[in-house]
Amino acid sequence: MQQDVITIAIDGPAASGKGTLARRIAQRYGLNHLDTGLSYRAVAKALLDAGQPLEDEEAAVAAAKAVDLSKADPEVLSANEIGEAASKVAVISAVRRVLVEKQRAFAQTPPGAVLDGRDIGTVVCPDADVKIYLTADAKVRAERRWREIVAKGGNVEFAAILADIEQRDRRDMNRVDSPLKPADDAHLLDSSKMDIDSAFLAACGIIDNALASRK
Ligand SMILES: Nc1ncnc2c1ncn2[C@@H]1O[C@H](COP(=O)(O)OP(=O)(O)O)[C@@H](O)[C@H]1O
Ligand SMILES: Nc1ccn([C@@H]2O[C@H](COP(=O)(O)OP(=O)(O)O)[C@@H](O)[C@H]2O)c(=O)n1
Repeated sequence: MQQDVITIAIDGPAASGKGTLARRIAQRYGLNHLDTGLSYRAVAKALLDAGQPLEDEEAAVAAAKAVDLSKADPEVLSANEIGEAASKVAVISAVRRVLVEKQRAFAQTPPGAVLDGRDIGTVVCPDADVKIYLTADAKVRAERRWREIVAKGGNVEFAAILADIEQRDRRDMNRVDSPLKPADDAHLLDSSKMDIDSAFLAACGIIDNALASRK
């Protein structure tokens, strides 16, 4: 990694709090932030809007090439069905190649970035200065996501959210290309029993230590 650019990788399963943590870390350390899940969501939404099957590689690659990272709108892309569809287009290697290239270019822009996703520490930025694998018990994650949806006026069963999250985790962990797993040098952080502030403090401890020993 370039010495003048700092890269912090945050990976983990669905609704583990990656985005929340990454945004706060970016603010604290004066870095850019990229939610890489949004790029897979944008590809999935383009196919859904066009009525194309999620397995259509040619259409998915064209949609990936058209993704503008700076224009992916979290409000539009946050729907649960889009997350589910995103994990289906995310198994297509040709789509991943296009998006990973854009994500790497973003990471290399000074002063550096916090990227959150599934393969940041393993594939996108294997030389990241700090890697955190953020996880939490599936029921805890489902409850957080369920509360988020209900708070926005959504009406959905907790059991359906838990089933979606478990199915998506299985798909993400078992795909051939860039499966979700902790990088060998990732710091594991389990936030099952931590509120947002405690998880943030724990992450800052990990980052401060790692940056202090950075040559
Ligand atoms: N440590 C935590 N304790 C309680 N709620 C959390 C915690 N971290 C995140 N959340 C909440 O959980 C939900 C999912 O977090 P988010 O950052 O969107 O996760 P991800 O990016 O991994 O999908 C959000 O509503 C967020 O406010
Ligand atoms: N770096 C990434 C980010 C997301 N994804 C895929 O995109 C889907 C949506 O990611 P997301 O981060 O927006 O999902 P949440 O954890 O926010 O629910 C994931 O389930 C993965 O299949 C990926 O394959 N690689």
